[in-house]
Amino acid sequence: MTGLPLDTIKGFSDAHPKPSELHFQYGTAGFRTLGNTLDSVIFRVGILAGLRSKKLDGRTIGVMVTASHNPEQDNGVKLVDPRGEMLETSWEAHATVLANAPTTDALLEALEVLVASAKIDLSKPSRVVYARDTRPSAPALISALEDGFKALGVEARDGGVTTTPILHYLVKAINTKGTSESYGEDSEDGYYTKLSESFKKLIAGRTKPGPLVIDCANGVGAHAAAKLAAYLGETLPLILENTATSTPGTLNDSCGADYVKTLQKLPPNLVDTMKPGQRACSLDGDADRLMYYYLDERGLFHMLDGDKIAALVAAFIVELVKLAGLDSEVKVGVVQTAYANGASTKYLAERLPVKCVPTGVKHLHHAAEHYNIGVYFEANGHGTVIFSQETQEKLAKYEPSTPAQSTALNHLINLTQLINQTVGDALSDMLLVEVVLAHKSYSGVEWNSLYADLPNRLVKVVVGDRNSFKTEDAERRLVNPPGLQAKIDDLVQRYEGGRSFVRPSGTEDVVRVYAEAAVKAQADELAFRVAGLVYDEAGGDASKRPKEFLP
Ligand SMILES: CC(=O)N[C@H]1[C@@H](OP(=O)(O)O)O[C@H](CO)[C@@H](O)[C@@H]1O
Ligand SMILES: [Mg+2]
Repeated sequence: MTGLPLDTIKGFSDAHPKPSELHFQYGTAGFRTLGNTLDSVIFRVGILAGLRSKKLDGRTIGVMVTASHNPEQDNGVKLVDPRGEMLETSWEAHATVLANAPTTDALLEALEVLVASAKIDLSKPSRVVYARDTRPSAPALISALEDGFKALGVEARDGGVTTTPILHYLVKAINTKGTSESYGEDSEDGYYTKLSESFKKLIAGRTKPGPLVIDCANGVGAHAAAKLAAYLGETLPLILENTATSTPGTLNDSCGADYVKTLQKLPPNLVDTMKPGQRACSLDGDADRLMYYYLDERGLFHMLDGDKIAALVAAFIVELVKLAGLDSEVKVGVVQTAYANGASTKYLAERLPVKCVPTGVKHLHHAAEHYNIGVYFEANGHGTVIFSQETQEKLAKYEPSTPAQSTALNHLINLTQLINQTVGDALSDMLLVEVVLAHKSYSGVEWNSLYADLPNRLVKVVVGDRNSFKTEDAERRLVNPPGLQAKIDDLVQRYEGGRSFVRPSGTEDVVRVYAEAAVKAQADELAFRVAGLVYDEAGGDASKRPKEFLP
């Protein structure tokens, strides 16, 4: 016996039975599936978050209920560790085990095993802060979560309806309160004040930017952007679009960052609002991804994705470090995944170290921690910049020898405040982009011309068992099924500027095929040919082979 309040947990658990036919998995995005199937999972996550806090001596853990850019009927839940980072990997497996215990008794047994094996001292306090996005399924799920807290006796703080990055901010702010590493006031007001004050300092004396259109994906970003606009006042005029957060069926529907990135076009309802030269951006459903775009003089759409943001921001930071006279001491590096456009990798690698890691924020974040200043972005617009603690201390102590060095140093210090270093944050990243554009006097045109994207195509293939696909070299090469990589290599070398890779998705039951080539039609052709190879290898029913998958 471990001392768990078994009777209390049992009482609550019986009200949150696990659907017998379903299997749940804590993946790269936490648990994520249809919202109306998640009641038992979320209840159990409430208990798990409490145990994680006890394990970490009562430090506050975050729980975010969201399904990000997924359709409105989906929902999900993610845990946030005390420094505002994703849950430690070894606990992902504990989450999966608890979520799949078939009965209350099996759950109690799994909890006892976890407490014993992870050596959790149940006498420690447990503290959790939780929040949710605007999905209609959220209130019911939140009450299941709160039952989990009650079952274990967790001290829980309700962060309300807010963005994922604000929840990460709160977790870190709570855990660093009163220390030398204080991350800011542990409130939404503290977050908006920190961002807006540092933004105002960074753009002081620059030409005032024209208004920026924000497509809020009809999600929680609409609330957050409206609040931010009030803190920013005249410094950055924001025009908010897609803010219908209480109209059923609108969330992420024909709008938002994922729509723009996937279809590489304007959300239809912005077509009439956007004028030539207008700069705009899209958030996703929980405001942790950002896509920029603009219309050129002829009214043509140009997308500025996560790779373009990384290029803009990394080059700017490298320049500031140099101007501050710190280039021999502070090393800046970039982390990308295989989905980064080849042209962005080339542009960045000519200027600073670039590392490629497997898909998923935790891989990017951890790799970025190896640099003094690590810039990471996924092509889909999720990313941030992290300054090591040592670097932040160095910046605070450094004595510049010229006024120019002093100015650059102050900009760097203000950037450490502007950037939400815990996780990708669409609003913080948006302000960061605006700062760089203001400093460089860039419009979308100059930014876009840093490099020209290689045409590319992403295709999904439904296969019998995606787990039979195994990769190496940061997911850029297949080791299983045997022989398939050699066939892909053979195809790729027939295309000018060709690059293609295949990997199983971590969030959907599909295999993804990515291809690039010098010309768009060739990128499409290469993607569909590789998809055809994948289908023939593992797809099953030949009559269902999609016809666009070329032979
Ligand atoms: C090609 C692509 O965009 N993949 C996304 C997607 O992962 P998959 O493992 O490819 O399903 O969702 C992840 C979580 O949001 C995100 O980190 C990642 O970039
Ligand atoms: Mg998201």
